[in-house]
Amino acid sequence: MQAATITTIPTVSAHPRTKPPSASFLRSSVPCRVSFRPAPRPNLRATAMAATSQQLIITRPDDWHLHVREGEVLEAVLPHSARHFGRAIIMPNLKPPVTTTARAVEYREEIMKALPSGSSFLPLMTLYLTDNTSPEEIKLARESGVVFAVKLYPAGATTNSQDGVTDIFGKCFSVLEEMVRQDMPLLVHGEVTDPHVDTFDREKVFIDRILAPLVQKLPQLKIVMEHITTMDAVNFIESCEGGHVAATVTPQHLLLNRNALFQGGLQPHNYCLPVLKRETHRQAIASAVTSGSKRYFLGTDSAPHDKKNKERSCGCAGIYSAPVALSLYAKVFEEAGALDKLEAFTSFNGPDFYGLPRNNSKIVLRKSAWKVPATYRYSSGEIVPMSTGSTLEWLPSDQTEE
Ligand SMILES: NC(=O)N[C@@H](CC(=O)O)C(=O)O
Repeated sequence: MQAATITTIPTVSAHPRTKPPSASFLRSSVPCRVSFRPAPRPNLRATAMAATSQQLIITRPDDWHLHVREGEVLEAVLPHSARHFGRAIIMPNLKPPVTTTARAVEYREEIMKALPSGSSFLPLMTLYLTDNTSPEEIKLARESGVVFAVKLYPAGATTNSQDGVTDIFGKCFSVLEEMVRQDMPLLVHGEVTDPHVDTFDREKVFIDRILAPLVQKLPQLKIVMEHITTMDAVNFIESCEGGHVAATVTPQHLLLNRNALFQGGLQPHNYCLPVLKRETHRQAIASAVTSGSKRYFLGTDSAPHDKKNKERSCGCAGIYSAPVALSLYAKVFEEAGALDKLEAFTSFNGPDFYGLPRNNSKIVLRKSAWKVPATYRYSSGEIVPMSTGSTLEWLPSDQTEE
């Protein structure tokens, strides 16, 4: 059934940062629709708390930065992403990492097998760049038709990055040149690992030392700066001309600042890399993303770790956001008075940058409170999601509407 295109929306939040809907939204020139009619029962495994009749119908989103791991964790987390997203760029930082096309093809098969029956979710595979990756491997990756990008982890920057790159200009330049020829995007974990650089400055220093020179040397290389965390990153992305440089943004870097790491005690479930930054940076990222710029798109960096590995001494970095990400992104856009720009961020800018078609199906986000489970259990443990135990609005439904 076709939902009516509505030319006004009700007040959807009493949050002090809420602005009235923008004039362009009132002209309803964008395909994102808000409608008013009785909401059917949500089929997400969540507790519906209060149904209202407001809903958003948007083109099915993709996740342009996702960790799904392997084995039983893969089986536990994949359905959460497959329920909401059409496709996802799958991160290659396994143990051992996915460094070859042959391994990426195998890993893709494992993911396809773990999908719930009937799911049309598509994993878009990536290669893990090392000092030893060859230009030939990039050709193989392109020919495979299943590898869509190459991931740069500076060695030692984050989870399972010990095999990453030690000298991008010295050791990887011929590979990067081949990537330009193959139109293969480079996905960048943008942090230096120099122990003399303050943890909170690692992104800015990476931009100055690596990213800006890289863009100068290879202006035709498509680059996605992943999970940006600073206004320095926003300024850099805005400064790049030619449409070859873009950024993904996570829900945590849009909603949390570094206080969230210490509120009421150490909060390991808010620890990810790059680490959360101060409030001014969060605000800069939120304004950039909700401005409607095409340079930013959805990448959750949903990174599941077992609860016991997050809560031990020397707990690991990574926030599990797959089940809550869409609700949280909608909250960010709603609070900015920019719900009309949500769909481009979630569903258009990513495929347009990668040169892939946009999804055909739709997803419904209902303005309906739902309680995030405290943990998601699986056979040998449990995973604590972002916003654990809290109540969120904008309940996504996998029901599609045409
Ligand atoms: N984001 C994280 O803190 N962790 C990610 C790796 C990464 O993307 O940096 C992980 O794989 O756990």
